[in-house]
Amino acid sequence: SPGLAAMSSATGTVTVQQPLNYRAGARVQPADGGQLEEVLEPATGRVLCKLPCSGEKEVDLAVQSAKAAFKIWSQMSGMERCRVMLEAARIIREQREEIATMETINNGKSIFEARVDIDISWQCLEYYAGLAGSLAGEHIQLPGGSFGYTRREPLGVCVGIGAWNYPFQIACWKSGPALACGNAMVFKPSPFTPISVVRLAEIFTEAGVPKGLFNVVQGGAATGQFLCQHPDVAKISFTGSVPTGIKIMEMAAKGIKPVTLELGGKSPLIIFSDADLENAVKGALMANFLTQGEVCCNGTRVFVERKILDTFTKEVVKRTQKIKIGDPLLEDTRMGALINRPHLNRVQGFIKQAKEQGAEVLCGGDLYVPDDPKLKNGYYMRPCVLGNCKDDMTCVKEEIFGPVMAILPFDTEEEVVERANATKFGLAGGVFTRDIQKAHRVVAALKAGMCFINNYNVSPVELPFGGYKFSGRTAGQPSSTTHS
Ligand SMILES: NC(=O)c1ccc[n+]([C@@H]2O[C@H](COP(=O)([O-])OP(=O)(O)OC[C@H]3O[C@@H](n4cnc5c(N)ncnc54)[C@H](O)[C@@H]3O)[C@@H](O)[C@H]2O)c1
Ligand SMILES: C[N+](C)(C)CCCC=O
Repeated sequence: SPGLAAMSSATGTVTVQQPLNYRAGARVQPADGGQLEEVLEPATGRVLCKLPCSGEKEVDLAVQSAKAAFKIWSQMSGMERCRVMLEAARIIREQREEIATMETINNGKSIFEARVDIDISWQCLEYYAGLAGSLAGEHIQLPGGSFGYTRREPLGVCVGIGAWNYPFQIACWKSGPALACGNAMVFKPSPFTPISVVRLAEIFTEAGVPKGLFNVVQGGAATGQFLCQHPDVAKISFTGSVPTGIKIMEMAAKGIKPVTLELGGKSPLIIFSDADLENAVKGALMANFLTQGEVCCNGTRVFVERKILDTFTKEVVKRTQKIKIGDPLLEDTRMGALINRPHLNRVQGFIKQAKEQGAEVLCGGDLYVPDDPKLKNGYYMRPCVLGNCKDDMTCVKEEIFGPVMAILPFDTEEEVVERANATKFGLAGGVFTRDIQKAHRVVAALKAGMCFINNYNVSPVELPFGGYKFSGRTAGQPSSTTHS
């Protein structure tokens, strides 16, 4: 598409012309609304386009479009759905570079990472396509030769609401399982990152889903509320912050709608003194600085056994200072720009408060101004490591959602497990040790949805992804652990 071709350009050159709503198999301008949001390129601070936010009428048109397509899609066999979804996965794979470029331009993360995001996206569609053909009910034998049976029935129109840190991937994580089970979807991305998900909608149409099966409405809180409150919506799947998650759950409760919440975190990463130090340092960087630290499951409370505190800290600081910051479309960039100025200011505010509360900035935390003149108005900062942290400091208790690691010493296993769990969140956790029994014992004791042993942020699509407590676990969902 012409929009996509324009996206294959360099940082600082793109503008988006095409409509970003998608309904009944085509890009459309919203039927109502009208409030305009500026969509930015974080790397330069340029305006990519002005986004019209959808009102109640447009939301209703999208839901009606999904309802009509649901009638066709829900009658198809699982194998038929599987074929279409595999074709969508194939097209994403084929267009990986263009989609990753689009994601980098709109989100600010490095192209190196965006490519991985797109790979996880097509893998997600492939995985759920594979399940579609084997979804089956049960046959139950009753007395006297009678029998009963259960059917797996799709819910209908599902709503997906996404955050801005993994725009394309979140849309695939939500649409993959929904479509495989025979549902239709209306998706609303974050108004900060509205661009790539429309490409996903086009790809679904190209792959052969009925027109209207996957629709996109654009806007912020008001548009999201219209969606959640719509009487024809059967389920809501939300990724975002805890405060918004609470509002979504309240709206879902009023409509007796099932809801899935993927919320924030402040996850512990525990480094025992017997860990492979080189691997543990690498793990701590992976756990804190991907996507400029704007990752829900990051291990931002790094508990280090006191015996190795100095050696570990020195090495982490040295490696953090070497992270290459800059134009996210350059091959060797490893940290791009944060999503926008208010968020960058918020992250800096946490660092200022950390210092006031007694933490020590061991490196970074200041604004970064790249030499390239076109990047001067981008939202860059140097990744930060905080020492001298205490459990009751704000920087240790609250999700910062930026490149800020807090280091906390500990002495015993019992103590660190208790401190790791002393949080309102429970999204993820990690352990680095050479003692395999200790590793499994500790991750079993962590109240967290996903645990990592001797690695971090490795989340293959085959494993469940979700949290405990305020991180928003879906009822009945098992926890997962990856190990290397
Ligand atoms: N657990 C996960 O899988 C996961 C993944 C990514 C991000 N997150 C979390 O997301 C947060 C950052 O994302 P964010 O700043 O976009 O979150 P946010 O809660 O501000 O917004 C998320 C989405 O909700 C919409 N929204 C806002 N108010 C709404 C309302 N009242 N009704 C309906 N929709 C509404 C927004 O427009 C956006 O699309 C962090 O807390 C992060 O941890 C979690
Ligand atoms: C596990 N990943 C791939 C890092 C994605 C996490 C999404 C949360 O913000």
